[in-house]
Amino acid sequence: PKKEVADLGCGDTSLLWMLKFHKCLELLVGVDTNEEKLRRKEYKLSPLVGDYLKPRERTLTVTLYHGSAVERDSRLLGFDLITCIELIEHLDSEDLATFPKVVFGFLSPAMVVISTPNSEFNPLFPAVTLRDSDHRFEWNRMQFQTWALDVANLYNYSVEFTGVGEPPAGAENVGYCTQIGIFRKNMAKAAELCVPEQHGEHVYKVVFTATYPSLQQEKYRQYAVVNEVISQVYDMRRDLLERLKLQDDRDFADTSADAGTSEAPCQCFQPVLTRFSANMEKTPKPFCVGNVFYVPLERLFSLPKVKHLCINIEMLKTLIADTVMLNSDGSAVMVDIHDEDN
Ligand SMILES: C[S@@+](CC[C@H](N)C(=O)[O-])C[C@H]1O[C@@H](n2cnc3c(N)ncnc32)[C@H](O)[C@@H]1O
Ligand SMILES: [Mg+2]
Repeated sequence: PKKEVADLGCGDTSLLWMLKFHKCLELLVGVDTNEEKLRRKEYKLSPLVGDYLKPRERTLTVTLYHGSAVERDSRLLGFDLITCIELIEHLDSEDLATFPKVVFGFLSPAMVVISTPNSEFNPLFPAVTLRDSDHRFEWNRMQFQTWALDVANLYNYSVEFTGVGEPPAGAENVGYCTQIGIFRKNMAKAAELCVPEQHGEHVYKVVFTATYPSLQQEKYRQYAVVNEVISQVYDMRRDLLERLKLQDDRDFADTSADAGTSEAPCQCFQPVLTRFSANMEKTPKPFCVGNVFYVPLERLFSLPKVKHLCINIEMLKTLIADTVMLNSDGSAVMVDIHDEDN
């Protein structure tokens, strides 16, 4: 799975904001020459309450750099994906010549996505000049594809062309409003050419950085385990109490029908929790002694969510020991049978 993505010329960071919802990502980087633009919506990239309540599986770091796509910064080396959305047409000819050397030659990501206006679409707009006063050029499909194929050949990538913005009926021949090149590194050859990692070139300035909570961090893993254990224990206890109430009601009905023949209530209950898996059924069942309800750790560990968070029962015990009450040999969680508000 793709883990590290950098968006060059990220502007107000809306692409990064959308990408951060992808659970597989571990590092998201935005770079722009316009620092003010980077700062404008940085708050949207900070973790929210929900990110703490339901931490990600993998840690995600989001960093914004003030810098240029034609400067080399080793912190962006070897990413899985670099995107340049509506960037290249803002580069003057000198920067445009440097751009492939930096992005493909130096940073050398597994994949690059470049979008730029398709000038063939322009006659469909009311005013037929450049789309933005800062554009240095707008290419037709032939110009973009020629440039892209040259770059791909030079740096050992393959390239595929697509776009966004379908032309209206009758004008299909002009192609997409925005043309897109998707470059993929030829991995076999890249491995042969593999250069030792270059270090030390940190020319970009950090403008913003945030790390999202994740289950890889002990603290959040502990929260998640304790939450799951407590809610499961209370569910099991509720099931038991409901069964007891049913039993009571039945006993009461029996008693009134045929006074004196009902059995004495048992002291050790073995609730049948039908919604649990067969695996769980093999583990020791929750039980009650007096007013205390016990759930063996072995049973809790058989819950898929708990198993996913803990390597073994020892780890489960360590993570919950500070927060929940364990019996004397530490083999079961204990709660008061009637302590509803806890
Ligand atoms: C048309 S905007 C696109 C913004 C964003 N990618 C989007 O699609 O909404 C172009 C952006 O590229 C930035 N830019 C221009 N030259 C740059 C360079 N050499 N390096 C990095 N960013 C640059 C501009 O500041 C601007 O934010
Ligand atoms: Mg533009």
